[in-house]
Amino acid sequence: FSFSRRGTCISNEAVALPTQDENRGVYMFRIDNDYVIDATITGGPARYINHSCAPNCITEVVTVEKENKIIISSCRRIQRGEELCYDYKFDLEDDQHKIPCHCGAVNCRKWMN
Ligand SMILES: C[S@@+](CC[C@H](N)C(=O)[O-])C[C@H]1O[C@@H](n2cnc3c(N)ncnc32)[C@H](O)[C@@H]1O
Repeated sequence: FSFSRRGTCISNEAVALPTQDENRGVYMFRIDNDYVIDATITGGPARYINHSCAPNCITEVVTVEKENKIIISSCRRIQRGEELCYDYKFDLEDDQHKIPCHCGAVNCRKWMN
């Protein structure tokens, strides 16, 4: 069992999809430079977890018997009915490629990237 911190969600920009006016859902998660898990067609309910600038969950990638797995765990107490969210940690982009963030957190960075 090996464990290391890696993994981020993949932004629309990273897959050359929409602009900020056309923010279509992307269901990909980058494990590392060479490996992406694509949940566009199928996957568990976790693929619907949204980004937040004040997340209540964190993601980690672990390798179990040579297979990469994404682990999502809470990083603070979560109230009943509260939406689960984590920080997608998108790479920063210049102004014309920004994706607006709608997480609604008090400390929202206003952009997802
Ligand atoms: C993994 S999907 C999350 C589920 C998606 N919201 C849905 O309804 O199917 C990721 C996509 O959701 C949208 N999204 C997630 N968090 C967001 C946020 N805080 N602000 C704006 N769009 C967000 C973006 O389009 C992103 O590419």
